[in-house]
Amino acid sequence: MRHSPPRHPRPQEASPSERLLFGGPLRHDQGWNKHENAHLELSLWSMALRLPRLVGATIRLAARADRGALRTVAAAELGQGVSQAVGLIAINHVLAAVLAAGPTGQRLTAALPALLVVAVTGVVGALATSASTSGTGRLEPKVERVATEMYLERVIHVELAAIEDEEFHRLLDSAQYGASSARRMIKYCSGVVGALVAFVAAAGVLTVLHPVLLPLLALTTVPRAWASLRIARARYSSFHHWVQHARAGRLLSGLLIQTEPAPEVRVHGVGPFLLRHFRSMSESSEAEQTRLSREAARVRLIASALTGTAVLATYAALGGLLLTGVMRLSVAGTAVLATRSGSASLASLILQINSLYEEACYVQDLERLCQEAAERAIPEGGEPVPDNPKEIRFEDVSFGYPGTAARRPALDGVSLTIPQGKIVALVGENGSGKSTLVKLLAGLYRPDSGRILWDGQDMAGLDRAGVFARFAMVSQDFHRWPFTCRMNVAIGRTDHAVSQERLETAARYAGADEVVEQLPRGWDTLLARGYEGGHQLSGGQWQRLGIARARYREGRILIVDEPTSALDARAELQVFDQIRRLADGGQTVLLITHRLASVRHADVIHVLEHGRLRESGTFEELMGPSSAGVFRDLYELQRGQFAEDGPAVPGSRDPDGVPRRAPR
Ligand SMILES: Nc1ncnc2c1ncn2[C@@H]1O[C@H](COP(=O)(O)OP(=O)(O)OP(=O)(O)O)[C@@H](O)[C@H]1O
Repeated sequence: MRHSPPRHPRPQEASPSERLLFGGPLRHDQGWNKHENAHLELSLWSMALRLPRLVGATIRLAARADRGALRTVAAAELGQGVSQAVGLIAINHVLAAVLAAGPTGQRLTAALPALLVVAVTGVVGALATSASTSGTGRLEPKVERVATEMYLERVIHVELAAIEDEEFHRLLDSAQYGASSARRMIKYCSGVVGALVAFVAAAGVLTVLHPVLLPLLALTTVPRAWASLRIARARYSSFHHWVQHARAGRLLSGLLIQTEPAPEVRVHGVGPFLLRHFRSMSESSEAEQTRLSREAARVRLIASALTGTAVLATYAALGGLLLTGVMRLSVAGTAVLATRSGSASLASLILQINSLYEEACYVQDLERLCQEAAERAIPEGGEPVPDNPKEIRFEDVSFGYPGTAARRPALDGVSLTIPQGKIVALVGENGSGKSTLVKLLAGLYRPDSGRILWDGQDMAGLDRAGVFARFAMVSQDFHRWPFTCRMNVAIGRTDHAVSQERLETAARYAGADEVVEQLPRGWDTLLARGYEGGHQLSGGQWQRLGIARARYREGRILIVDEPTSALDARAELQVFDQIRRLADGGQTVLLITHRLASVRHADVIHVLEHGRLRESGTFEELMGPSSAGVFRDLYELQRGQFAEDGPAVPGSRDPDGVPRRAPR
């Protein structure tokens, strides 16, 4: 594969890397714009309206995280601002005393008390600064943790369909950023308090000196405020536009260092290829960064020119007041000081508010995510779930995955029964809808139409947590947790303390006891490569642990999706034997497998094709001449792979109904 990416793709187009690896541009803003016209929310007015609420939310978050630290920070910031204000007023007195008429010694003596106040406010200010630094340091990480927990708590309860939804993921991306923004908001909030008090003090002094000075001071900061806001809005907008692209870039760099793709990265030479595309994707982001910083530089230059003009106007006004004798020289000195101090604190205030505003945009995303997660949460409560239902019935159930339903539903008008304490096999070709059916059965998705009835009760009204509790599941893609061997099995039931006895039983059941024996630290072996003492298992060994996990859970209904695909022949026999015994013990087993010989002992076999139920019956019934022949054809095809006379030709039979075989 030699697709060398261009060096400087235009930022608004899909780069060749995006097109080749991801099928199109990863930079859409329609998604998040759909959420309440997010661009409009960026207007100064709407943000000004929202800012107090978001600041309030952050302060509540901080109070939840550490009330004591919050009090310390608030008191320290207030102390710092007040000491600055008092200091400024004291300096005014010092200047007035020093510039007054009379002998120098007398003037200095008169200035002494005010000088003392300046010194004391300096010390108080320094102490308050250090208290604020230590309090903020204590508070910030806690706020981030509480904010992170807040969204994680909600996300773990959303429907599976939400987790698979691309829009929800995009929101999740920016909301994750929101947790660290909440942390930074604490710093900016405390900065705003300090700067605000200092500004009020300077403004008060200026107003007393001459009323025209305050509007002039405000004029000097308007261009800076405009520039900061404009830059922040551009940055936030760009962040959303590029958020998926950034995730994809991280994905590429992650693939180069993870253990799973490592063999292919080397043998297939994927490494240099991915690295090239990583570079190309990064260059696209860098181009966007360059564009943003150029725009920021331009806006700042305009702002500086306007500020300079406003400062000139202020000093010209001061000069005018002096020349016309409206203001005395000593007062003009204080005015210069107060203007400088006021303009500095106003600049700092604007900077802090601007940073607050920028971070608040992400905290707002965090709030939006929490709201969306609450709307898409698995409903709580409902009718109690039958403990051991006599039968579960699918009644004309159809379901299509979001975004694909228009093309063809994954399940189309399926009606079938799962009787209690029986082995029910689901068979059919790849993509026929078997896994989808069990996910609907377990309550992971909800039917688009039709009903799933538990002893006649519609599952839609049942308590979903109760439904989940009835199932144990070992799916095709069961998760390989990067924890110890013990936890990989015991994670099947986390609401109880780990029981060693139950672990041993589950391991024996799945043939995982042999796996555990061979591990260097037995049950305590860490099953994660790349960590100290980490160990890797073979596919079949993992599968045994997966089956042991489902057994450890002891759900009333066991779903096993391709349980033996990675097992050797002996282990496969053992697992099917155990599954049979489970059903003898009253547990309902739902078995999905492509090994058709192993469904011989199932009580009922349902055959799916393109999302539709084609036939149902026992093995003998489905193999008999009166069946539709879908299962029989599949079975003969598979058996023929081992037979001497070659595989059966699907759909082709001789006049006696015996499948014809392809010549070897
Ligand atoms: N999460 C998903 N999002 C969108 N489409 C999906 C999703 N999972 C499955 N599908 C689609 O639904 C259809 C049925 O898939 P399903 O996994 O149920 O088939 P299956 O019979 O279990 O296949 P296999 O034997 O290969 O495991 C397929 O066309 C598949 O592409």
